[in-house]
Amino acid sequence: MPDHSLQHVAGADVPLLEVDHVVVQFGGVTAVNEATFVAEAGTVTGLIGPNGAGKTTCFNVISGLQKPTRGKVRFRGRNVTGAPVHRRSKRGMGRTFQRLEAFGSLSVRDNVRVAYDIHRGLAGLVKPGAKDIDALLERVGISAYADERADSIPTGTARLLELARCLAGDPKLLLLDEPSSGLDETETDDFGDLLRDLAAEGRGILMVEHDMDLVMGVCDTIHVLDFGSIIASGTPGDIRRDPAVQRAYLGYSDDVPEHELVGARAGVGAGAVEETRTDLVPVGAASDATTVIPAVGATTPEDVR
Ligand SMILES: Nc1ncnc2c1ncn2[C@@H]1O[C@H](COP(=O)(O)OP(=O)(O)OP(=O)(O)O)[C@@H](O)[C@H]1O
Repeated sequence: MPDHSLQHVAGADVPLLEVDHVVVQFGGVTAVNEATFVAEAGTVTGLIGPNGAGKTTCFNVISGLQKPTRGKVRFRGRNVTGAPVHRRSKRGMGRTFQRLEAFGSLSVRDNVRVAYDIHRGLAGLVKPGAKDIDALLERVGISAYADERADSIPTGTARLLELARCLAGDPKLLLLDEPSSGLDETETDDFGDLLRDLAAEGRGILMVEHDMDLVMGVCDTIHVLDFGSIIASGTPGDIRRDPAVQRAYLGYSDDVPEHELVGARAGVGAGAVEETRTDLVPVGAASDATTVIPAVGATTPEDVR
């Protein structure tokens, strides 16, 4: 069994974010079950798992939208489990959502201006200059859309606008919920480079993401949730090789005969699994390179907001 105890980076006193034995129950459903993991400053951390595994619920607990049934969340060494969203935000936590939150009737530039105002300029103390806003648009790669209405831009661009709005708050921790959906391959590559740059500045990034190429390519550490529990934590290489992860994602494991597992979780024939042996493809997630394996009993839950 892998060790899921809280790990500290050498030299750092406390991790940027600690999720400590968090449990979330919705009536009879245990959405998160004793989840314990950390996200460190200066690194990109992935939180992955099949549909309904509890990723969004975890994000909601971390950002303050969902009170946990048990357990603690510590951010920059302080227990924030009971703190409201705005206090976590003031302390340096920023989040983007699966559902886009920009003001549709405003231009892309004005959306970023409003985000700056909310985060920094409400008291009139700090006003962002046009240069700051344009630099941010440039940084996330959406300058060409600066004067477009936010409701007229492509979905992938709108996700990058969400990221720009989040960065306007200069967060120490970025929580990104499926940030690459809607991006094409080149945009996804550029986005991965941007994540690495943001981490190199010392920010921590925790991302829920279904694009396994992106996750495996940019994450320093990956935590895998399945049925609410963390079943593996480690580097991309560790995660790829982990038999429990292979079982959760693919319905097979190298150390267990395929015929015992394939039908149990994935509900597909061994031939289809054979095509995906070397790649992790989340159940229910589309990929043009591999067979999509539907999860037995998978749900498409609404975010808790
Ligand atoms: N408000 C709620 N009431 C009851 N059950 C819920 C609620 N929110 C989530 N759940 C259940 O909790 C479990 C975890 O859901 P969650 O949305 O966190 O998973 P997820 O990993 O984010 O899934 P996806 O990848 O599909 O977004 C699911 O079984 C879901 O049906």
